[in-house]
Order: sequence, then C-alpha cells, then structure tokens
Amino acid sequence: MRRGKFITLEGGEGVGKSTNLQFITGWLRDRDIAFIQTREPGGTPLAEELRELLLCNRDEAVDPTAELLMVFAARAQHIARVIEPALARGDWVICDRFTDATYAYQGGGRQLDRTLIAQLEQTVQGDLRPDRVLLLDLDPQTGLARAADIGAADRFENEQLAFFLRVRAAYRERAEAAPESYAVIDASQPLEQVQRQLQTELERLVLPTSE
Ligand SMILES: Nc1ncnc2c1ncn2[C@@H]1O[C@H](COP(=O)(O)OP(=O)(O)O)[C@@H](O)[C@H]1O
Ligand SMILES: Cc1cn([C@H]2C[C@H](O)[C@@H](COP(=O)(O)OP(=O)(O)O)O2)c(=O)[nH]c1=O
Repeated sequence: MRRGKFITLEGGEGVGKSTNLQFITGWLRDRDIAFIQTREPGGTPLAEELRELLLCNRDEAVDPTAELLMVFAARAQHIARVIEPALARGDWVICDRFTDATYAYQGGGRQLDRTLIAQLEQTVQGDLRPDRVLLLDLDPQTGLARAADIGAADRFENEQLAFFLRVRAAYRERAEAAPESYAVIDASQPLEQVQRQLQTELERLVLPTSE
C-alpha cells in the first residue's frame, strides 16, 4: 500500500485557513482521493483536551516551555493514534497546523530556542515530516482584523502585534530555508486567486501517484 500524502496548512491568525480547508477537502472529494481532515493542537479526544488547556485564557502566566511541551504531548498522541495509521493505510492527511506552527508561535512568538524545538520534533516525530506545507502568508494587521469578527479571542489571539510579526517572520524564514517543502501563498489576494494557487499545488502532489 502506497503511503498517503501528508499536507499541512499553516499561517497566522485570520489568513483564511478554515475557508481554504473547505476548498482543499472539496477538491480531494471530487477526485475520490481518500483523506482525513484533522488539526493541531488536537485531532484525538486527549489532544483536544490539551488544546482546550492551551487556548483558554487564564490568570496564571503560562511558562513558554510548559506550553511547548503540551503542544508536543498533543502531537505525540495525534501522530500515534491518527496521523500515522491514516498515512499507512494510504489516506491523505490534511492537517490544520502542525510543527511549523510550533516553530512560528513557540519559536518566533515566544522566542524559545529553535534547537529545543528541533530536539522535540525529532523525538516525537522521528522521520515524519509533511510532504508539503501550504503556507498562507498575510500581514498580521489584516489577519487579525479578519479574525476579529469571528468569536471571542483565545489566549494566542490576545497576544500583541509584535508577537504576530515574529510568528509571520518565523514561518517565512522556514519556507525560505527549504523551498522544496513549502508553497507560500499570498493570502492578501482575492480568495479566487488563493484557491487557484492551492489547486496548482494539489495537482502537483497528485501527479506522481497517478502514473
Ligand atoms: N483571500 C481572502 N480575502 C478576503 N477575505 C478572506 C480571504 N480569505 C478568507 N477571508 C475571510 O477572512 C475571515 C477569516 O477567514 P478564516 O478562513 O476563518 O481564517 P482562519 O481559519 O485562518 O482564521 C473570514 O471572514 C473569511 O471569509
Ligand atoms: C499547532 C500549534 C498551534 N498553536 C496555536 C496557534 C493558534 O493560535 C492556536 C490554534 O488555533 P487555530 O488553528 O488558529 O484555530 P482557530 O482558527 O479555531 O482559532 O494554537 C501554537 O501555538 N503552536 C502549535 O504548535
């Protein structure tokens, strides 16, 4: 059985992840490609509980290393219970955020040591890396304005602009360092253009498996 493709969707707040996830899953459905859609933090009952703990606003200041370890605890569970089994049975995995978000939010935003993140990545993931990271890139002012209309702000959304500027810079840095693994899509474009680019990326991914 050929392994499925592992695709992650990344970007700051309000870049259009939810909107474009629907587009991506619709595209896969139209082509009868078996897939699962999941998200991080989350994707299993335990990991969703950890997500709640990570996102809820609280009076106690959260130590950045504690935050980082919780993110990877959720990820370990998600990989073992959901992601690996799906890929092994040949399903594609479409994941709303993954480890690039850790480099961006805990590395960039919280300014944690990237070496520590890389060590945890290695321990928790082994060789598992996304086949392609779809990075929706947008200036945080625009993204936060878009997100402001949707629900109450969680613990991350309540951060200052400087935090989100570091998040964006960290994402872009990672994409620039390994362009073969990333598709950087300008999310300030009209949705139609964003989705045209997403479609081109998906078509590229499907080619080798349809020989
Ligand atoms: N390319 C775009 N141009 C303008 N508005 C957009 C675009 N993409 C998404 N939006 C709008 O921005 C808001 C946030 O989008 P959403 O998909 O919920 O973002 P996220 O899941 O990244 O927070 C929604 O109101 C959505 O309709
Ligand atoms: C996966 C991941 C997410 N996060 C943060 C980024 C987001 O602010 C938050 C997840 O929320 P998000 O994916 O934006 O969901 P929603 O659109 O429903 O708010 O978790 C990290 O800080 N590190 C990580 O490794």
